Amino acid sequence: MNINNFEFPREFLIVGAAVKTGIFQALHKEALTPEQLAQKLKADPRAVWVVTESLLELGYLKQTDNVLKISNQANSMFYNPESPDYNGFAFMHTYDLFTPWLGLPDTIISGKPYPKEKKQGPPKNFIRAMSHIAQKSAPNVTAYCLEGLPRKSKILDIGGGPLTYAREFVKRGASVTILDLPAVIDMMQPDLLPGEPITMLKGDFNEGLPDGPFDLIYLGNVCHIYGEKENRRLFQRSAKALSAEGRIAIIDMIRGTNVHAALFAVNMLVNTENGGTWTFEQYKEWLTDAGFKVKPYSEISGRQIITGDKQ
Ligand SMILES: C[S@@+](CC[C@H](N)C(=O)[O-])C[C@H]1O[C@@H](n2cnc3c(N)ncnc32)[C@H](O)[C@@H]1O
Repeated sequence: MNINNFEFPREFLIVGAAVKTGIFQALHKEALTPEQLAQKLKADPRAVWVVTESLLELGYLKQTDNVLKISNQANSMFYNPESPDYNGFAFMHTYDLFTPWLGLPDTIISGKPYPKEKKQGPPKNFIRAMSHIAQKSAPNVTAYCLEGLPRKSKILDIGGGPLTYAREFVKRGASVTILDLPAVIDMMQPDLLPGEPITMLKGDFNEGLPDGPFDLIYLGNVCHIYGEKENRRLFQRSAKALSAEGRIAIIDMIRGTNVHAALFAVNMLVNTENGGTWTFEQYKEWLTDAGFKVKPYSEISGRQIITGDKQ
């Protein structure tokens, strides 16, 4: 993106505010005049008029005789899971992250993340966004991780609450135990279908892991949430919970290999105590110290994967 394009952040913030205040939801259900819309939302008529005028210009709404409707573009983005433009909750998750990012100047001075209690947005947006984002890469990533392991592998998916990877492992004959934080398990457990070979456990991996032995421990985008101490401990506990021929697989952005990994570390800086992105050499050292034989990392469907075998 051209950093001199000042329209872009304005569009992003206008669309986010329209989702948040229910403008799209109301106009998705029925066509309304700006005045009716303001009434329905119990919002200020002038503000609604100004914002809907800009949404019209941007193509998110359409208007016939003073009556507003959601456009095909906005419908595809927010309400049509079959559309390639559908973004699930990823857009709103990024919108929710704006507040901590605006605290970056304070974080640079203090070294502290944005205060948790001031954060915006329900974890629902985050978890649904993760679930949606993973859909494209999950088939190839899970096939890669399972290469050479027994067909009926037992897998521990740490931080796997969004369920996408677990379901792909199951399609390949595995049974999966998911360990995730209690709020996430409470939210996602009702999504489990009867008979799916997936067990969901509430817990904190910093406190311990379920008893194995597992054939594969899968760490999908969790290592960036914590620092060296926690990751080393997690790899050591993983080594203990794996069978003698077991494997660990880490999906994460590898620092030093692309610009996204460097920018994502800033996201972790404003959102976590000691999270960040780590180099391949750091992962290799931490994994080797925990007893794994580490392979060169691979890029599968846009994801970077590091694997280590116990033998
Ligand atoms: C960035 S999401 C990744 C989700 C999924 N594995 C993926 O790759 O799409 C991180 C997940 O780890 C979980 N998580 C974070 N800290 C955790 C902890 N200490 N113990 C267990 N789960 C944790 C979060 O609740 C969330 O589901």
